[in-house]
Amino acid sequence: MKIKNICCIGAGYVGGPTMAVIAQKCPDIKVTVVDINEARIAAWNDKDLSKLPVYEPGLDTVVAEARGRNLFFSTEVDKAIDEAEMIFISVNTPTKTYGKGKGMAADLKYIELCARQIARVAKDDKIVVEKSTLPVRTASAIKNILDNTGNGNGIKFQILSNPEFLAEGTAIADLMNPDRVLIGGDTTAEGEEAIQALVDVYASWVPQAQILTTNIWSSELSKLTANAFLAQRVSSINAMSELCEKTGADVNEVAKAIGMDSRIGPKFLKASVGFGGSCFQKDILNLVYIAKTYGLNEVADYWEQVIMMNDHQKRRFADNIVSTLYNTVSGKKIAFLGWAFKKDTNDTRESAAIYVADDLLNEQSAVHVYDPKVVEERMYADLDYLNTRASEENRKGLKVHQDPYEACKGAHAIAVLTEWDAFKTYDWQKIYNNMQKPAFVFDGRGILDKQKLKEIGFVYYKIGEGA
Ligand SMILES: NC(=O)C1=CN([C@@H]2O[C@H](COP(=O)(O)OP(=O)(O)OC[C@H]3O[C@@H](n4cnc5c(N)ncnc54)[C@H](O)[C@@H]3O)[C@@H](O)[C@H]2O)C=CC1
Ligand SMILES: O=C(O)[C@H]1O[C@H](OP(=O)(O)OP(=O)(O)OC[C@H]2O[C@@H](n3ccc(=O)[nH]c3=O)[C@H](O)[C@@H]2O)[C@H](O)[C@@H](O)[C@@H]1O
Repeated sequence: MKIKNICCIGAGYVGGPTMAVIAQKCPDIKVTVVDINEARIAAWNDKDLSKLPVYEPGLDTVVAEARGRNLFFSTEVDKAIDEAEMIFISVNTPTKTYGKGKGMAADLKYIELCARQIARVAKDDKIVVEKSTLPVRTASAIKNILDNTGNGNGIKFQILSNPEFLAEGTAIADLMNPDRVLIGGDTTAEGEEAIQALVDVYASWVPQAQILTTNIWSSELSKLTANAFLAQRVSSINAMSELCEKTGADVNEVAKAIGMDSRIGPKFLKASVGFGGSCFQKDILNLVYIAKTYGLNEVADYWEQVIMMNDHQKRRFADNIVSTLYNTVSGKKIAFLGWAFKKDTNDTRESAAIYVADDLLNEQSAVHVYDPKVVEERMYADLDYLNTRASEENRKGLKVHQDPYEACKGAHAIAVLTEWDAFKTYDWQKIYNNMQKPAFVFDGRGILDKQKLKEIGFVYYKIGEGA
């Protein structure tokens, strides 16, 4: 079966870039990305490409090429579902904040709403693709809804699992040249036909050897497993960073030494102030919840430690600032360089910066933030979401700057929370001249030139390096 019309429900960080690349690489397929969020769709349609709702290097070029040709962004969800032979579900699957599984399980209400909408609208057979990250065995729930709430006139649905492995900040490069594309489906003849239809879409630019097909449960579980393993590596190196600080070892040297072992490998061994992002924590909590549901308490406890280590890393970074600044930061200005959860993205979900700021505001510090891509309102929304103090208090305690030098002016300390490349090339002498003395830098990403900063006169603390 040759696919001519694709619909994607959810125009977020995954739906937008993923569909833009499919549209660019498959000019014969009409790709319509739909969302109920009108402002988001308007931003995707904005003539000014700097206004796209997702910042990703290279995304603007891809959108410029395909938009209006075979890539469309729309709020007409029913129409797009009706027209498509293949429908991707790429809606959010956050951690539940209420009821059974609160704080652990994935909230599947948006997924279920999509399934019901597809069932209601579909007039012919559809292939439904799970692009969102989902608990293992969700496909059977989706199938159940599709088969039982539809028009009842013999329409057949095939469910595929096609988890997305892109990382933010490198989404376009990851999509253009993926390590693998994973497609899970039923092992029936119809299932295999659906799998082949999706394989053919990706085969337009991904080598066949990198397109992996599996049964549907393996595919669903592989996504949670991949994120758990990646996050575990960060927590492992962060655990060692604390030991390095106590013993005089340097975590970057340790990472290099172990990473040269080909069995361990060099990637994802950068110690940090803690991992953030919308998925690592949510997906591990989901994994923990699933394991508990099956009574696998040791499995659950094992993975939960990854989160506990990460929480500890964020907290100890803030604690270290307070204890180094003579046990009080009350009334002191602390400048944050970075708010995004990693460089090259405007996404702040679960960013370590939010938690460090929250801790410092509890200590009555004045936090002044500069981030090249994150807007002021986002930062306040992130803090308000924690519910630690009133919104007005957050606005009083945290100030946002458009200029990094202004953010650092008069500060007692600077904390580097995101590894934006530009931070490395700042005029650090100028920054030093305008700060309170002693001038402290707490480099939570280990990106600055220690030698140079020390020569200028900074008291420099780097994550994972003993004093
Ligand atoms: N952000 C990332 O880097 C990655 C995310 N994922 C997974 O992909 C999924 C989506 O993540 P993001 O794109 O980051 O989320 P997002 O929150 O940026 O986007 C989701 C979009 O879905 C829309 N939506 C929700 N319900 C809808 C409905 N019934 N009809 C139409 N639109 C609806 C929302 O308005 C929102 O714009 C999640 O399951 C996530 O775990 C997977 C890999 C990478
Ligand atoms: O499911 C998802 O959402 C995605 O989650 C991660 O991607 P992402 O969160 O966008 O970014 P990462 O590069 O994985 O970084 C996650 C966090 O870990 C931190 N990190 C990463 C690597 C490292 O060595 N050290 C470290 O502290 C980053 O700064 C960031 O805060 C995975 O890398 C993707 O494969 C996956 O598709």
